[in-house]
Amino acid sequence: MEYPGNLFVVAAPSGAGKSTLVKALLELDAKLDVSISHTSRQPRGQEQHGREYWFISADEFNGMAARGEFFEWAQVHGNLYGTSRAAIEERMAHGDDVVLEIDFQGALQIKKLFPYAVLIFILPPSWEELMLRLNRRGDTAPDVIAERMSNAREEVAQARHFDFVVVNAVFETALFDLKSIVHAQRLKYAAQRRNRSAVFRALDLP
Ligand SMILES: Nc1nc2c(ncn2[C@@H]2O[C@H](COP(=O)(O)OP(=O)(O)O)[C@@H](O)[C@H]2O)c(=O)[nH]1
Ligand SMILES: Nc1ncnc2c1ncn2[C@@H]1O[C@H](COP(=O)(O)OP(=O)(O)O)[C@@H](O)[C@H]1O
Repeated sequence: MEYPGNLFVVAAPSGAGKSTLVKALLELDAKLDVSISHTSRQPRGQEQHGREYWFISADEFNGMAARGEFFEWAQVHGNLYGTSRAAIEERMAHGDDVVLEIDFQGALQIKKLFPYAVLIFILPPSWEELMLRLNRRGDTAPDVIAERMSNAREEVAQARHFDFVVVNAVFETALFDLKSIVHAQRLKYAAQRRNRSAVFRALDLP
């Protein structure tokens, strides 16, 4: 499938800082929009239905999956998560750039459907720091943290299938790296189309 916009996929082990980085990236980049996934997990902390996720029951989720309403879906840490066609199809058809914050299984499914998607893996600087961040976030129970830390080993091993790896040690540096990847992809895409006005738009030139 091919749409005129760019598609960025960001994955990371839980607690690496993916949501915080993507939120900061969106604030800096008016041309980028994040996809809101559906999940069967319960809302956490300050999360709101329709803002962080569409929170639905496992039955509703399975119904949507059976009707083919997802581009991709996966079971992660015991819950179901998926990117609905409705969430991104219209925006991509308009040529807008979209970022998906999903796990590695979903990222690999998206790459099969959209080979031009740019896959970015966020790494924590160390296992110790990952554990500290999960604890510091303060909204995740100890048994859930333990499960996420044990799944993190398998997830990090998948980084080799991604186009880019960003280490989130110093936040501002990681954010700059992400911005650079988005910027470079826009220039590459514009150059491929040999489209002068697209190159100027990517450079933010008048
Ligand atoms: N495949 C897939 N994974 C998703 C989707 N939405 C979120 N995830 C992933 O599910 C995992 C758990 O997310 P979440 O429950 O928000 O916990 P967090 O990673 O600790 O913030 C993360 O790896 C997310 O990237 C989706 O639509 N599809
Ligand atoms: N570079 C960083 N240095 C220190 N703390 C960070 C950094 N990046 C993110 N954090 C913090 O780590 C915690 C986990 O970040 P979050 O974005 O929720 O992770 P994820 O979405 O990958 O599960 C949050 O409390 C966040 O503020």
